Amino acid sequence: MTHDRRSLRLGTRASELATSQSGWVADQLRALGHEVELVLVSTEGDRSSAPLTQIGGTGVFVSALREALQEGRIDLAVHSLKDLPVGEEAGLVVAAIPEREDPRDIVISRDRLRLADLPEGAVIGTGSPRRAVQLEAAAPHTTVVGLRGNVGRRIGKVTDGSLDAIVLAAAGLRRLGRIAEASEVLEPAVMLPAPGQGALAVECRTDDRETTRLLMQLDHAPTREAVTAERALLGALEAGCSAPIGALATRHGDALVLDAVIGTSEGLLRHTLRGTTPVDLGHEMAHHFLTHLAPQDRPSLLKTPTAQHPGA
Ligand SMILES: NCc1[nH]cc(CCC(=O)O)c1CC(=O)O
Repeated sequence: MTHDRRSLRLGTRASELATSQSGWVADQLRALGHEVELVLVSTEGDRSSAPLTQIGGTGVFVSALREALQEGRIDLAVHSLKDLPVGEEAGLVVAAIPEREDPRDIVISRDRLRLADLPEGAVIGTGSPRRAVQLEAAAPHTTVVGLRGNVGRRIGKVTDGSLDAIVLAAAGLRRLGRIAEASEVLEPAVMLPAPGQGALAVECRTDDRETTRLLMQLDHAPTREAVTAERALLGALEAGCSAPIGALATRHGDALVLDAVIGTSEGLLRHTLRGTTPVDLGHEMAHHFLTHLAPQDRPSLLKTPTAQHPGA
């Protein structure tokens, strides 16, 4: 056990969602007896309002925090796991994946209408190709348009009447204390979440053994197992940031069950697999998709140097 009381510098983006996540991790560490100081780090994703698919995917939220870690300006960083590119980052380790929040997506709509009750031609905003393709299948009578910005701004588009509905992660809304504004929870049968949705990743320098050891106390094994399977699928597909892929792993007794969906030019391809080893399960799912995808759908999955991240 650590006996000295270091003050840990926790790097966070300034957004309300980021500070709520970072604040939660800071509280967990304080409960273990450590001093924690929040250090604000600004990222390209926060400064620009261009579509994420144009500025390099959700990884833009991550790179500035990683730089601050590598330069020793902070000791740990908290990321939304779904925004973290698949693959190892030199010199850094995800020392903790705490227990996952609700992984599902929710709808916020005018008059609290459910998706099925929205009128013909209703306009739903989302910047996520994954949400768009699943909405097309679940609510074919609606129209999906692009949308970005922080959670508050997105909700404002419904409140001010410029959109009929939006889709958001339940986890983010809960962390902001605004879950009561949801008009419908989308079950995984209707809308599979992004790989890793609802989970946090707490990262530190590999050579900082003390911080690594102390962060490991926040790790939640069942969450790590599930998100490992989901992200192995993404990694094996070398999914580009515009790849519309949803995945959710859940444990059923001895078996880990992976549900996944991919949007193709002919509609959704959805599959369920059971296994025991998370990485193998993700890879098997990738193999299934690759053997069932039409040739014209495969190029959209190819990784590009700047865009190797899942969309929201
Ligand atoms: N892409 C943005 C993003 N990244 C993480 C969350 C919150 C949910 C989570 O922690 O997985 C959100 C907002 C959203 O998708 O509604």
